[in-house]
Amino acid sequence: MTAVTQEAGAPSGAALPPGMDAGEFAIVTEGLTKRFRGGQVAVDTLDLAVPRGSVFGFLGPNGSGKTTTIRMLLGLVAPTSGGYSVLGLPQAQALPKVGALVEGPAFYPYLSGVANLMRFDSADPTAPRASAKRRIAEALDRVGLSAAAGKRFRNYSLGMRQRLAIAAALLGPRELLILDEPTNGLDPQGTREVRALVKEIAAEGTTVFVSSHLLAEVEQMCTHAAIMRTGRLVAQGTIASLNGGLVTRIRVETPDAADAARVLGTLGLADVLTSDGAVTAELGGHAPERVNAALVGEGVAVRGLAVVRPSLEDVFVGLTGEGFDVDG
Ligand SMILES: Nc1ncnc2c1ncn2[C@@H]1O[C@H](COP(=O)(O)OP(=O)(O)OP(=O)(O)O)[C@@H](O)[C@H]1O
Repeated sequence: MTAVTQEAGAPSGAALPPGMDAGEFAIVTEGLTKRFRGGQVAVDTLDLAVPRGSVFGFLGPNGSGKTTTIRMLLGLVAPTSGGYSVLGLPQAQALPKVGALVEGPAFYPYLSGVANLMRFDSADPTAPRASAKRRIAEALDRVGLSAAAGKRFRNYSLGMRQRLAIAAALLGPRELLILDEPTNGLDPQGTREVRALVKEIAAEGTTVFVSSHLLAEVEQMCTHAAIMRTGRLVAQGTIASLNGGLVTRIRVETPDAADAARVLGTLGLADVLTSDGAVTAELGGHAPERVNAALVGEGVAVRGLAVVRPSLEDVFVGLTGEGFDVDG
C-alpha cells in the first residue's frame, strides 16, 4: 500500500482483507485515529477498505466520526495516528482525481448555475483555463443541469442546488467522489434526485464514498457499507454480506396463534415464536405462498402475512446491542 504522507507517519500495518492488495481499493485506512485536543477520540483505530467501483456507504449515527474521517482522507485534518491511502497514490497526486462535497460550497444566489461553476473553477489553480468552458459544460451535463445552466441559483430547487454542488465536485475527471451527507436537508424530491445521480455517477465507473446517518438510504443506494459507532468500525462489507448473517423470518397475524404455530412447526420452520397475536418463525428455504396455503388449508384464519427481511438496522442492533439513534 502507498501510504499518504501525514504527520502521524506510516500506516499501522493492519491487515487488508485476505487475498487483496491496495490497488483494488479506492480508499484504505489502517488504524486511523483522530484524538482532538481535550481528549475526545473522534475516530478510533479505523481499518477501512473501499473497493474501486463501489458505492460505499459510510454509515453511522450523528457524532460517530464520519466527517472527521472524511476530513482526514482529504488532508484537511491530520490524523493522530494510523495511516490511509487514497487511490494508492501520494496525496498531491491523489487529490486532483478526487471530487469532494464536505460542507456545501457557497454559491451566489443571483448568479446562474454556469456562472457559479465558472467562479468555482477559476478558484482552482490547477485547472487549465483554456478548457474551463468544456469542463463546466461536462459537469453540468453529468448532473442533468444543462437545460437549467442559465437559471439563477436562487430559483433552483433544493435538489438542483445539491446537484450543482456535486457538479462543482466533478469539475475534471474524477476517479473517486466523496460526499458527506449529500441528502441532508433535502426534500423527498431532492433526495430522490441525488440518490439517482449517485447511481449514475457510479455506473460511469467513479467510486463513490458517501456518508449517511440514514440506514434505509445506504441500503437503497450502496453496494457496500461500513457501519460506525462512536468512532469505531462495527462492520463493513457488501450490503448482502452485512445482512447475510441474519435470517429472514415470516410473521403471521392470526387469532389462531396456537394452530398457526403448530402448522409452521409441522412444515419444518425453525424458531417458532408467538407474541401479541402474531406467530413468527425463520423462513429458511420455504416459499411464503406455500406457508400461507398450508395455514389456510389447516383452517388457520390468516389476517396478515409478512416476510421480515433483516435490515442494516438489525445488523447494527445485533452487533452493538443498541438502537441506531440518529440523534445520538
Ligand atoms: N474540531 C473538533 N474538536 C473537538 N471535537 C470534535 C471536533 N470535530 C468533531 N469533534 C467531535 O468528534 C466526534 C465525531 O464528530 P464527526 O463530526 O466526525 O461525526 P459525524 O459522524 O460526522 O457526525 P455528524 O453527522 O453529526 O457530523 C463528535 O463527538 C464531535 O463532537
